[in-house]
Amino acid sequence: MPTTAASSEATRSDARMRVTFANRPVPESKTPAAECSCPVIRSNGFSLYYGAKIGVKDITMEIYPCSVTSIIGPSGCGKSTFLRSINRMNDLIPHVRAEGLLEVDGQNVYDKRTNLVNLRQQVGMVFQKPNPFPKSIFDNVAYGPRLQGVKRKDALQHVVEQSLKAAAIWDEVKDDLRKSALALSGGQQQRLCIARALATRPRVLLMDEPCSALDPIATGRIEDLIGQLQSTYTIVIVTHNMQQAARVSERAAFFCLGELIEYDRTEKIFSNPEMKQTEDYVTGRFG
Ligand SMILES: Nc1ncnc2c1ncn2[C@@H]1O[C@H](COP(=O)(O)OP(=O)(O)OP(=O)(O)O)[C@@H](O)[C@H]1O
Repeated sequence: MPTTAASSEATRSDARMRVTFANRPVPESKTPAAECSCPVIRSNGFSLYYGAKIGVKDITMEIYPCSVTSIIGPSGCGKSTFLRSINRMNDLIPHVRAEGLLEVDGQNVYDKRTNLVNLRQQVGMVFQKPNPFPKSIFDNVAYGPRLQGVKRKDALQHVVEQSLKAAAIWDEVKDDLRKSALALSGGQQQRLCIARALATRPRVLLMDEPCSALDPIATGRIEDLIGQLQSTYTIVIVTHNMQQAARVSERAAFFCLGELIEYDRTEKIFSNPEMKQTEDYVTGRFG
């Protein structure tokens, strides 16, 4: 049934009621003029196939520095596939094939010469379930810098402290750095995993439903942390939680059936989307 202007407006009002925005000012760098600066991530006609099956199809979008971009959409629409394409985590799956262009800082991620270790240090990732190594807190965070060749004890100590501070967990663990990371709570483990990702000084931080295994208090701490990190890092977050997308991201991309349907300011996506599919999703009519 076609949507009338009145019903469409009513639906939009519903959307406004369902998703409230954090009352935080839009930083200077998020103004449209600033968005003319070079994107950190640029995808142009990018597709990824699992054998004959499409993961994502013909994705064209640009993600700007020092911002949070959320990827939303129904289950199986390709959110994780696109996120994991950015640092080639999908390479671990047999018969994966990429087409089109996907660049990070002007470098073609799928170029044959791409060094995957360097790429993953530049593009860090945090997963749904916290996955610390069965090592001490210190060794978890020092892992990446050691791989990068940092050997001096004072240098390692410095980077571990800075990373734990940046991940807002230093005060809780500073007297216990030799304790096993597995002894931390789930929320602390997730912040430790963020510290581990930050320790290699990445440009981009990918987060795949980073709060889905956490309680509301731990979730709030991760969301606060995302707010603090966005002034330094380019963050892309996959979330099923639309309130969360509204709270943490300036821009939101709505995916459906492997395609990018709409990409805009988060506020616009939730309050006045261009596409009916987006509107149906954000108002809870499907998905
Ligand atoms: N390893 C795989 N092998 C084959 N097909 C896969 C694989 N991983 C994902 N797919 C398919 O690719 C499509 C996109 O999946 P993806 O996991 O990216 O979706 P999603 O939006 O992240 O889903 P969810 O919200 O449920 O996590 C789906 O059709 C899925 O079945």
